[in-house]
Amino acid sequence: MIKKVALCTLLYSRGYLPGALTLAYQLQGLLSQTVVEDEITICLLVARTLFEDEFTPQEIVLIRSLFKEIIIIESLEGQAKSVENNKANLDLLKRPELSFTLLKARLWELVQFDQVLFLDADTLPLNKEFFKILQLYPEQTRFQIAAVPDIGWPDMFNTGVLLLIPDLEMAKSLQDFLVKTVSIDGADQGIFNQFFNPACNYSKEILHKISPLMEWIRLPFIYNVTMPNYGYQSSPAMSFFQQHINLVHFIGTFKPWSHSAFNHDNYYYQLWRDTERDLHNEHHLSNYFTRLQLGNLERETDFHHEAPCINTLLRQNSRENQKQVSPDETQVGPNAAQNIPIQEHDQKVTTADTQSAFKFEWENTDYLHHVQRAFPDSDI
Ligand SMILES: O=c1ccn([C@@H]2O[C@H](COP(=O)(O)OP(=O)(O)O[C@H]3O[C@H](CO)[C@@H](O)[C@H](O)[C@H]3O)[C@@H](O)[C@H]2O)c(=O)[nH]1
Ligand SMILES: [Mn+2]
Repeated sequence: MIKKVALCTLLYSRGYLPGALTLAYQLQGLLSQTVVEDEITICLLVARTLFEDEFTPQEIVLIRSLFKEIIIIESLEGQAKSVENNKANLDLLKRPELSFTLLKARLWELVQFDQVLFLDADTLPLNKEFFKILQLYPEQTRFQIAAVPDIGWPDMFNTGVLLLIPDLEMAKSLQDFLVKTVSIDGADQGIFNQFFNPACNYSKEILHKISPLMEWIRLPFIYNVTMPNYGYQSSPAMSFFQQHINLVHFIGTFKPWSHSAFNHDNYYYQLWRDTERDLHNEHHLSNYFTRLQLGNLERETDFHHEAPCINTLLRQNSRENQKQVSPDETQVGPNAAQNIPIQEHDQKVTTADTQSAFKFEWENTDYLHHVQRAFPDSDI
């Protein structure tokens, strides 16, 4: 039977946009080289406030060209309380920005798909063998989550690569659970382990009310090789298994797109940057986007001589113009069961002012015209 599979990532802050775009670009490329039995949809789960208030129309056009479905998500019920309860543990991790990863609990609401493969925005699948992950557990049930052991505590799983079966009852149980429970790490990884993984679950009677069948299916490490991990990378296992690694995951504060990552001359960081460069080149966007460094506005200071025009463009294209952009979207929120497609509107929102902001080779041309040429398949 052909399954409907969503390949999903999550975005709730613009700083991770380079990751999400590069991931989607890489997935598109790998899918084009392989025959996958399942019907695959590359999806972006994006927080409503981020999508509606922060992205420029240009960024939205780019997102739409790389993701087949944009699924706008609302905060979870009781989310503010969970974030507050989890604050102390998240402080231990020194990653306050991760509190909203709890939004991954919305993945179980995607019942229009038979299966969801979730990938963090900081992951990079490396080859078409990666898609074998979809065939590993054909009998997976809604009570099971498939994931790779976490290198920091291998009796727990890492939540950067997750295979799950969407189900509204499970979504509700998980969301109720996370409001009532303090997460081990203050974020999704802790709480998902507490929910699915018997090793973390000292109150089994609570979970057994949901189902005694709750289970973590342990996936091979080659589907989520986390780095940096110098201990492991320098180990003989790394060279032994290197040819078989199907996905790398850049955990921690320094991402391949962040400034300081430039100091990591690790092969995989370089590979990520090469992939991002290919994305820009293939879409004829390098002049504009390498300077903009999508989602990473602080880097504009690096391009002092050209940044001001980008700044102007961004300012001019910000809030009011974005209101005119209404992309294909499926809502996931309190009414997840009735997914409401929102009507598409004309997205030609450039104004005389915004055009004049371009100082590159496109000086006298219409930006969206370029983007349309760059993405002939996109239906802008
Ligand atoms: O400001 C942010 C931070 C995170 N994300 C999204 O959430 C994911 C998780 O954050 P990330 O920085 O990738 O976390 P990791 O460094 O990978 O940390 C670990 O711990 C996190 C919290 O439990 C888990 O979500 C991760 O899967 C796990 O690998 C990202 O990839 C993005 O998809 C955002 O959109 N904006
Ligand atoms: Mn991650």
